[in-house]
Amino acid sequence: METTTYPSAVTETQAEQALIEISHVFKSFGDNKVLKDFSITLGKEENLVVLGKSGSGKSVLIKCIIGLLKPDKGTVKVFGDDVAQMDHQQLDRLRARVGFLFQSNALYDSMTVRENLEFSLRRHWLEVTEAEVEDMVKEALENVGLAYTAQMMPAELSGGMAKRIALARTMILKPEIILYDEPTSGLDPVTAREIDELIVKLQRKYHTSSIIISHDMKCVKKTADRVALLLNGQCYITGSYDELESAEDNNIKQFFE
Ligand SMILES: Nc1ncnc2c1ncn2[C@@H]1O[C@H](COP(=O)(O)OP(=O)(O)OP(=O)(O)O)[C@@H](O)[C@H]1O
Repeated sequence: METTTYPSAVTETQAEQALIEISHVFKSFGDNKVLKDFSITLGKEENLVVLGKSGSGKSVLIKCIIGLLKPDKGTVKVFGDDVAQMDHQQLDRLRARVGFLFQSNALYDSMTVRENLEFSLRRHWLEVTEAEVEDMVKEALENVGLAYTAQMMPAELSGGMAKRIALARTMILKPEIILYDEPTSGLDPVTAREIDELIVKLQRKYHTSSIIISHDMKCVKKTADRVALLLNGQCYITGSYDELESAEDNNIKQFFE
């Protein structure tokens, strides 16, 4: 199947400076062929949303990007390097440059908010001094408007607060790319819109690029420079939100109804 590409909000220069290049990736689990010749690129400072039905392979795709899964065929290049060829050290370095915001937030319950942020920092930045840690934790918490929560435990946070703290923990490493797995799922509509705003605000402030997996069309509309539709294991189409929203093709329409 040919991938149709609408002109998008992303400039040619951005596309040329691809930070992630996924080329002809195949991935199966036994007889379950999940990705079947999937290709896409992520440009510099681009927010790319991947839309797809439940079980279509969005998480598998994200795992291939951070080296948790290896494609059976095809390549995933991040910053120009093939992830499947990386050793443990290289993968560790990659994961400091590519932040991942888990759907579950994955905060450590037994640590305070501050300790959660410090842990992430010290794991990747071994040379960092106490004073630098202090400044970075402060900046990260201020970025998400939650400086006052430093001594709180994750159990004391609301769902929206926990999501912000998880985002602060991801951002503290100043990743060049952030992968968001359903960033607004389980949140009330008002909080979900606040998270959308925060994603866009932090992306502009730190010039990050993102791949966002989401079913929440308000989140998609707010955050996406470009939307890619994962269908039958392939990138069925890419385009801006408005282009896809006005498409007549039923495969696309079903996501916008
Ligand atoms: N480690 C694994 N072993 C076997 N099958 C797997 C594995 N990981 C994923 N799959 C299968 O791959 C398919 C795609 O799963 P994936 O989690 O990527 O879907 P998804 O698009 O992220 O769905 P959702 O929106 O529900 O999270 C599913 O059929 C799933 O069962």
